[in-house]
Amino acid sequence: MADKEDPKKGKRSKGTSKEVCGYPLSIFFIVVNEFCERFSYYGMRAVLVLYFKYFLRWDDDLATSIYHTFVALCYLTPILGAIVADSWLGKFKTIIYLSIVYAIGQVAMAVSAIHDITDTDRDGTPDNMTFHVVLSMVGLLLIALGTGGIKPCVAAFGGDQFGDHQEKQRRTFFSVFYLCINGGSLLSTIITPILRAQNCGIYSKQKCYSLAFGVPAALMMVALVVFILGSGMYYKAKPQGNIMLDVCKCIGFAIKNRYRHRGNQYPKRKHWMDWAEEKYEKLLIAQIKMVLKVLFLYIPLPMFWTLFDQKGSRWTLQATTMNGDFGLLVIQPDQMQTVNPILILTLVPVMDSLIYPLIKKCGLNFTPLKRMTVGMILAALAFVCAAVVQLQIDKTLPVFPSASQVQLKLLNMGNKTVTVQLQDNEPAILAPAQVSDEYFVFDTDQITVLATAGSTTVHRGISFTKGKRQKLLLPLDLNKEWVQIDDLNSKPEEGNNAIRFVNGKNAEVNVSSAVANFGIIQPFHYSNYSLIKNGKVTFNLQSGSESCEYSRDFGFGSSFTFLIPNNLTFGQNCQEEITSAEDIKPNSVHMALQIPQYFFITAGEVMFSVTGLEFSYSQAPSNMKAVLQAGWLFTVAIGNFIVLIVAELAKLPKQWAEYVLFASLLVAVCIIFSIMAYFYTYIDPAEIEAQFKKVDDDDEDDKSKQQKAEIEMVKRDSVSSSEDDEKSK
Ligand SMILES: N[C@@H](Cc1ccccc1)C(=O)N[C@@H](Cc1ccccc1)C(=O)O
Repeated sequence: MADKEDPKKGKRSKGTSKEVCGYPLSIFFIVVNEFCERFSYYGMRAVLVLYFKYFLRWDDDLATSIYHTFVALCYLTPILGAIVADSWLGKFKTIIYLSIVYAIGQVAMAVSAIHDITDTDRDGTPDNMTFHVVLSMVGLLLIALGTGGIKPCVAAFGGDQFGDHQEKQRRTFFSVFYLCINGGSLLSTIITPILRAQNCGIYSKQKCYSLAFGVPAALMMVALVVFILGSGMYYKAKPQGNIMLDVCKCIGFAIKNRYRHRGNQYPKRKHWMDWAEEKYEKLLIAQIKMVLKVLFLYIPLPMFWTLFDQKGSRWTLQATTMNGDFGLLVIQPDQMQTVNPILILTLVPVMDSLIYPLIKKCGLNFTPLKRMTVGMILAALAFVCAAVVQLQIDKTLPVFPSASQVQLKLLNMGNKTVTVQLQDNEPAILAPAQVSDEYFVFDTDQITVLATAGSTTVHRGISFTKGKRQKLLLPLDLNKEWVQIDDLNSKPEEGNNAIRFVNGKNAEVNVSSAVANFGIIQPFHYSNYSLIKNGKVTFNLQSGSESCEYSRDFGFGSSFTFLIPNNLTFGQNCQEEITSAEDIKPNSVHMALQIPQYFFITAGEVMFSVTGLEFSYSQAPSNMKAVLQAGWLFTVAIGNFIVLIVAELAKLPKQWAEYVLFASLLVAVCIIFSIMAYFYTYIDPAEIEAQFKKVDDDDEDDKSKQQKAEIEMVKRDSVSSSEDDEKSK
């Protein structure tokens, strides 16, 4: 197509950019911009909670709530961006200005993560934490404003580049746009955690959060430059005044006017917005009707996002109780989330080039709203899968003591067999350096213990704290102190293994390994727990000049207490001599079992989100495209709030039951949505607008014809009256 300029505006007109394979060339700059921007956003988000926890030293609760508040804010600010774009600056300028704000925010985050800035004593930890907290909060606010503000504009601006003859290409554009989002986010969620794990610093080496934030900052600058480079090729629709204010005033007037004319004597009007006709243009009223129709349809949508956004929270927590060993690859629980963009990159092309055309060939009219309904059903199915997986996991999870119970294991540190009778239980016989296999469970906090070793018999009453798991360490000489130690009362977090050593020897033992240092353990004492990732670990045990090695393979989420026996001989290795107590079994349900739920939620996302993005654009009047995109994103924000509310209110004792509850809620909402969708009639906003403009033009023509006729009549009157005058004379 020829490269035309819009003669009226002196700018490029719609659908006239240079074309490549039927697509406007300007689209290339927009999709590359989106790729870099999403890399920047998801890359920063991937390490944010860890930055809060390990750099700013916030506790888990504070870190999680600030994280969710930030995400919710990112989906509330699109309203602001859309208003600015549609009514004041236009989409192009809004994207440029807010991208600058966004890039400044990312740079602020990167600077806030340089520990050397306030590390005056050079010990590796920042000395003025307030500086880092304030700078990072300012950074996050700017990022939320930037990413949210430009979000509704970029998609709508892309859609604007297509002419009316490029309807099919525009639909494909939204799919490609979605692919770019996921390409960018996939790369960044893999890369930034790797960058974070590096050590960097001027005076002392620490985890490199500044690099993990710095690279997204650089990508945001690239996004901005790429977008500016395309400047000459874009079609830039002009903002049409403060449209949002006009819309609000018009709706307000319609309501007031309807209320004033509420009696039976006033004839009814077709639509309540028609009560604004006395004061407002028919075109504006028609446009508001179009927007309200779509917004009404949006009411049930947040429920989809409520389920969708639990990938990052509940499903990741579920993965922490699973086994991530994929042979060549060991997947960490939070890395399971990358399955989503990977599946998007495969499913979008498959849907577009295979499934949808096949459905069409079968003669079925798979309308956007039908696709969205199917998307919801798939998301509900994903949660049913999650519930089934949870039931499997629950079977393998340890049963921790209730608030009124005590659980107890016995550990014989001596070198004689001990017989122990706990309350009225059968006596337990423990060989030297043996640990009882299972926990004894009591519903009391006072237990009588009768222990016999050789000729020594000791009878003691022992107090316990209810709700705890403990170990009772029986010493070499039963008459000496019996040590009670707390075991873990929950699974170790993030698939780690919690390991500790008990020293049954009469001498100090130093235990170390490449991944954790247990320090010097006093005789008949124990070390703290150390968290160890999965894989093989070799422990080095040293007592005086003697040492030996003990190796062990760890899975995910286990807890072990290793006993250094009293009679340990430090040979070449102590492999056979160390006793281990498996307090919490490693996760046995494989993470691959989460793939079906990821598949269903992602297929649901493709049908729901990709289609919804395009539907929001196609059903919006020309001057409110960005506003409807913002409305779409607002449903995401509401969905996130529902997660917090439902999880707080429902507080179901079983996780699988919560998954089923969410699936049922979505099915109920989906039924309501399908009824609403059934009554929705698709419109072509451009056609409707054109009709009103035509009516206006016709009215204008009629008016001028009438004026001409009136002038003619006046002229004729004056001529005839002068003729009459003449005659009368
Ligand atoms: N599939 C997501 C991207 C993603 C990447 C890595 C982990 C989780 C998710 C996606 O395409 N997001 C889009 C659309 C969207 C989805 C949900 C809420 C708002 C928008 C995006 O624009 O980020």
